[in-house]
Amino acid sequence: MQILNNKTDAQQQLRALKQQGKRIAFVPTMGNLHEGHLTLVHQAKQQADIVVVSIYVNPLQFGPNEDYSAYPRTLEKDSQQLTNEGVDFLFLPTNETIYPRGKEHHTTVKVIDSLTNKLCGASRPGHFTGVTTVVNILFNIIQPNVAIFGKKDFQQLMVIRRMTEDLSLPIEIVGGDIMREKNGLAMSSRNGYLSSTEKDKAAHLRAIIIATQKQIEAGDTNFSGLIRHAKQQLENDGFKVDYFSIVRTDDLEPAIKNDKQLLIAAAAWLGKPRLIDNQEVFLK
Ligand SMILES: Nc1ncnc2c1ncn2[C@@H]1O[C@H](COP(=O)(O)OP(=O)(O)OP(=O)(O)O)[C@@H](O)[C@H]1O
Ligand SMILES: CC(C)(CO)[C@@H](O)C(=O)[O-]
Ligand code: BAL
Repeated sequence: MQILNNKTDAQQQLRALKQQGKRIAFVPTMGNLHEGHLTLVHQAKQQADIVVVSIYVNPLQFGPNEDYSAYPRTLEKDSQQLTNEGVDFLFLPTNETIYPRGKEHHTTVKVIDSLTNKLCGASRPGHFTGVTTVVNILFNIIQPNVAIFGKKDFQQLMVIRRMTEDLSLPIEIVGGDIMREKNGLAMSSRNGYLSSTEKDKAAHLRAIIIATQKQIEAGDTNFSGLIRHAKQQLENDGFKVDYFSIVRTDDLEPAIKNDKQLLIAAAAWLGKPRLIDNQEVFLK
């Protein structure tokens, strides 16, 4: 695996490969890699000749009271895992490479409010603009044919799809399934903030989402009642709920009776970390 530290090097090497007709798949990450990231890498390998992974903890997408400084940085271990997976290139930009004039003085890319102000966007103002800005910069440096994003961050995947469509970026966006621990907890770098007791409890988030899914599949359309019940259960389990929502998969608006393609999405703090998870529900 070759490490790419700077923009010019990355652009030159990858452009040359594209000119030879190679198809490039790109997996952007913030590092502290787990099986969730590695399945995205497997998907990338199936989609292309060359796989590029980036590790960059993007300051622009963190709020002032979030964990930018504490975010786990485990480059050596990550690099070893990616080498074992047969990744071709690891791009490791610095803040100066991404935001040469400083992040406060950088052009931003913002996807419409109706997609970015709700769910995670409501409690993390500016977060998605930070994500779309950095993803755009990374896309312009790497110029991949295809990029893979996890469905764990379902709203992020939708926002990136919309950006790609609205800006006519010639990049295919692929969603990767959520990888889970044995107890159902969605894998996440931030799970490392949990104690082992909290890890057991954290699995309740998934269990409550699944219970809600079963109710909906059984014909319950009292969505506000289901949401109230789920929030109550989470609070009883010691979570501090940010949101628990049942929305439509196409526009993330609250679901109403007769909607067929739904997403149950939730975010809740358990001790230090804010955990997110979701489940798509397709009705006949
Ligand atoms: N459990 C998972 N299954 C599938 N994809 C995942 C999973 N966790 C993260 N991803 C995806 O990996 C990519 C990089 O995510 P990131 O590096 O932020 O990892 P993370 O574990 O989600 O970290 P965080 O704790 O910050 O949420 C994103 O596209 C994200 O959706
Ligand atoms: C897509 C991403 C790498 C942009 O910083 C980040 O939001 C993430 O890890 O999901
Ligand atoms: N996985 C999304 C990155 C973030 O929480 O900032």
